[in-house]
Amino acid sequence: MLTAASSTDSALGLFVLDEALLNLSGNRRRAALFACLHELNERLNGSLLVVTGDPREVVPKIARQIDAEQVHVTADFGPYGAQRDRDVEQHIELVRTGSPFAVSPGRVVKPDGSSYQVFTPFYKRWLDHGWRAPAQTDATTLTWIDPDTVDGCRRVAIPTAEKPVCPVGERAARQQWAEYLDGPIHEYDNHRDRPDLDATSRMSVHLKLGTIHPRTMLADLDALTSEGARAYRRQLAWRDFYGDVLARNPDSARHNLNRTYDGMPTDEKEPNAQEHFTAWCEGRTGFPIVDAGMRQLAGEGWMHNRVRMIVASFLVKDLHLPWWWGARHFMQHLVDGDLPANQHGWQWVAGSGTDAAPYFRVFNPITQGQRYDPQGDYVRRWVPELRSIEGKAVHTVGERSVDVPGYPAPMVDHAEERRDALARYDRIKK
Ligand SMILES: Cc1cc2nc3c(=O)[nH]c(=O)nc-3n(C[C@H](O)[C@H](O)[C@H](O)COP(=O)(O)OP(=O)(O)OC[C@H]3O[C@@H](n4cnc5c(N)ncnc54)[C@H](O)[C@@H]3O)c2cc1C
Repeated sequence: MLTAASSTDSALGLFVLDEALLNLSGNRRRAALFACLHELNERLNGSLLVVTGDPREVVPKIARQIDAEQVHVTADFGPYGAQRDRDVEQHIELVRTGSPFAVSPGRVVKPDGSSYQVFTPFYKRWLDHGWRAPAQTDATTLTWIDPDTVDGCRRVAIPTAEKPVCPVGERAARQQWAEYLDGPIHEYDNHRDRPDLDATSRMSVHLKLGTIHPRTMLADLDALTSEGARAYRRQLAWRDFYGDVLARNPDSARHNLNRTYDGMPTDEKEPNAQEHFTAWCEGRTGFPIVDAGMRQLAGEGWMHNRVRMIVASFLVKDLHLPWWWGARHFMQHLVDGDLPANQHGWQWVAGSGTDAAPYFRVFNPITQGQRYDPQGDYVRRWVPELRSIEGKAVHTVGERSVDVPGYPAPMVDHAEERRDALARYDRIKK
């Protein structure tokens, strides 16, 4: 907005509902987006023009309609968005300012100009690079053209979907962040891996929706010196890291970043593949922490990071199904579903991604549950069938062959599947 305001007084606020993206989003994320658009329109006094269609056609057409010389956008580094913007640019000058990241992809580079392949050196350089202060803008930064005065633009009403599963919008983002800064952040380093404590910020939803910028958050973190705040800043760097990796390797949204893994045998063609996948999706694997996570995803459209890793490992290394099956399911159901973080979160677990997370690190769902949900509270919250089992014994019902009415026996033998996973890994190593 500031860049636009430096060359013009008035602008048209335009949002294109693009089916290509909406179809991939799932009901939860769509509902959240629509709620944010309603809030934005209200803050602009009803001046947000919302249309449907292909942005490649719609944006230049509307720009011509109002004799606009430029279209201002935030740079999109995703495979689809980057190409879309290049196409739009064939017809009208497109001015990209900033990005959804603290430090835009391509800026954190080694002294020789090449990019980082692993997180820790990226993180050190990211800290040295630093970031600009957040932009100070509001609805009055520009004078908004009344969309009803624009001929032939086929304005549509902002859809009203189901109520979002969590509070969304700029106000909600600011309030949630302020409350988090007010206390929980200082324990982040100690509690961030504990799904039972629900001690993380859940800011991923707002970051995804663009209702808060990471630079706003980093500026607030600068004022804090606790270990918790430091650890939190590091997590924001993961977000930038994956944005950088995906921008440099657009194919890694759909394919293994490390193409050696293309040779990894999976069970996707086995007769029971679909049945296994459905049991995983529905939280009926017989492994309590996995089932709790998958049911949290179904219930809240969100899942704790530690549990995302556990359920992902289970799908890839216990059920031997392709990571992209799980990634697609996550993108359909997560309100914070975000291509770089999701695809590379999955590839991190699968071992085919950037980081030094080797394939042979196979998460044991029982010991992970005992360690990170030590009293079993998280499992009992999400798996009602197990509520009668007290304490951490809830994690070992399968191991101890405890018969719990309505709850399945473990669908696989973890020790056996671990050996199988390692044998498959040996085959691609050769
Ligand atoms: C298999 C898998 C899939 C994932 N899919 C997504 C996704 O679709 N969208 C998404 O935003 N995150 C994803 N993550 C990363 C992480 O799980 C979430 O960002 C985090 O759980 C969001 O909760 P929070 O806001 O409470 O996180 P907090 O712990 O409070 O962290 C603060 C912020 O740091 C960033 N962050 C933290 N951890 C990571 C990480 N490992 N990678 C990238 N950014 C991180 C997020 O923006 C997060 O909001 C995925 C991780 C895995 C293992």
